[in-house]
Amino acid sequence: MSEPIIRFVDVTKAYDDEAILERFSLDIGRGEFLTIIGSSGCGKTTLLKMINGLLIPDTGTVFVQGQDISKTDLIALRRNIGYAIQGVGLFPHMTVRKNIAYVPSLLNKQNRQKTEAAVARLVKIVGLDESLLERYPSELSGGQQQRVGIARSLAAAPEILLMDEPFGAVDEITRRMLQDEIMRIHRELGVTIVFITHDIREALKLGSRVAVMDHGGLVQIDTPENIRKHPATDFVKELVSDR
Ligand SMILES: Nc1ncnc2c1ncn2[C@@H]1O[C@H](COP(=O)(O)OP(=O)(O)OP(=O)(O)O)[C@@H](O)[C@H]1O
Repeated sequence: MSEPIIRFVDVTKAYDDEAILERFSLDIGRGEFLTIIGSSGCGKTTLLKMINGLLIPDTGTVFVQGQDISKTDLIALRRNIGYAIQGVGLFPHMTVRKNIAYVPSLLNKQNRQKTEAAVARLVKIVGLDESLLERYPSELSGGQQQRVGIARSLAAAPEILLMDEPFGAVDEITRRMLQDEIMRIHRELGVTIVFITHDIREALKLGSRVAVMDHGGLVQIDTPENIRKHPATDFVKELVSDR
């Protein structure tokens, strides 16, 4: 694995005395595409939110780019981490253009041209038709909204992209197109992606490594090929059967 860009070291997290993650350790390499799959409620979203400081571990340490994030300015940290979630969370009262331009316009306050160039680039990257730019989110299909959400999460040119079931709510054909798009984005931009999914086919297709979680933590983490060929437990075996 390349040098780790994200490290969990001995992290424990509980809600109301119920431990979700116990002494959890994981290294994610720079430029890796890590997919995470596991039973419902096992702590995938909790894990993701500890990377951008939306949640804080009870004990243990999360490092991002070598820095202990409990000692880092979280605003600066989040500027470098894109976050895309199911349901997208677009601003409903802003056009697509404004939604995508939101972050670049904060970064380039004095330079509108730079923002316009950033929007044009992002629209191209996610494969959105430019004719949609003046529409409002409610006037788009689910797949188009998803693309806008991805464009927005890439807008600050982050080195890390966190994706929490981003393609959960779209039909199978659109989902496949979005999967191809995110693989291309990963290849072309070299961004590190941590991607939660409920779909084992998606996890195996996208991930350079796949992490399988169950209640209590990690069950197996390996390349898709090794997960398929050498499932570590019955849980993993069941998950990959017929795939
Ligand atoms: N703020 C909270 N307070 C109390 N319990 C919580 C809180 N947030 C999450 N939980 C519980 O912690 C567990 C892990 O939640 P989390 O959202 O990380 O799971 P997940 O693996 O992402 O689940 P899913 O696959 O269903 O989205 C769940 O049992 C959930 O009910």
